[in-house]
Amino acid sequence: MDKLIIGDVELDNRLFIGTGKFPNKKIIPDVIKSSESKVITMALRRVDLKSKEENILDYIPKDYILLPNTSGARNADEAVRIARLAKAMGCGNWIKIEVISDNKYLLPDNYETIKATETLAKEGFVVLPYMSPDLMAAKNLVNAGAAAVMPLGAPIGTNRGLETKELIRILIDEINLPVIVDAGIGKPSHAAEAMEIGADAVLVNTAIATAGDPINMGKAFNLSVKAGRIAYLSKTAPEKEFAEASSPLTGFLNK
Ligand SMILES: CC(=O)[C@@H](O)[C@H](O)COP(=O)(O)O
Repeated sequence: MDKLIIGDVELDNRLFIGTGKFPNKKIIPDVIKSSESKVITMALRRVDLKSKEENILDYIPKDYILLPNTSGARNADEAVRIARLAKAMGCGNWIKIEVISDNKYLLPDNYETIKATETLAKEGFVVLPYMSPDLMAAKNLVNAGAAAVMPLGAPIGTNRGLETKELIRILIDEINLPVIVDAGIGKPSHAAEAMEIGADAVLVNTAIATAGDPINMGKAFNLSVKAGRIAYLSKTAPEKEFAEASSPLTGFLNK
């Protein structure tokens, strides 16, 4: 499989997974294995190195890329503070910026996200900003030093799939950075759809964590992301308005 390059890291798997909402944390290592994901995101507020109680980091094997996210940040300053804290705690220099001040739809604040991206990219972070799929905002994120853009497919946790498909398609066409579809992906077929239109990767949490069998669902998402990528690279056949016989009738009609 062709590699995805983010920052100076080459990834051979294009499924990123989250660690929230699992019925119990003990199955997380098995989900990481079945999904073959190499990039694992977790909310920094769920990491407490001083606590004697179990810590989400205890369930993420050491040789994976941690993608701490700034979930809970309501503006750029809070996101920057959380990112610096994550780095100081030894979570590496990758950061997923999530700035959300709307509790009903959990939509990202693109303006504050761009500000946080600029500050953190200058400090050497590999910044992956979660965003509403808007072309101008994406261009500003490129200029701010983002390492990828993460447009939402649908609001977080809704499992509704690629509601923003046409807007994401514009980013794929116009933005010269990896496009990672994040949030709202509810089924493996949604993930395959994102990959078929040329997304570079997808991030899935709720659909795996709240499935009846999260371990097998991780496997299903892994397969669908791979299938979607192969389909994209194979150039999907064009859609047609009218029917076209699969076996040409020319010879038959001439007799
Ligand atoms: C875990 C995480 O980063 C989420 O905020 C993310 O956006 C995933 O969304 P879903 O839970 O809808 O997959």
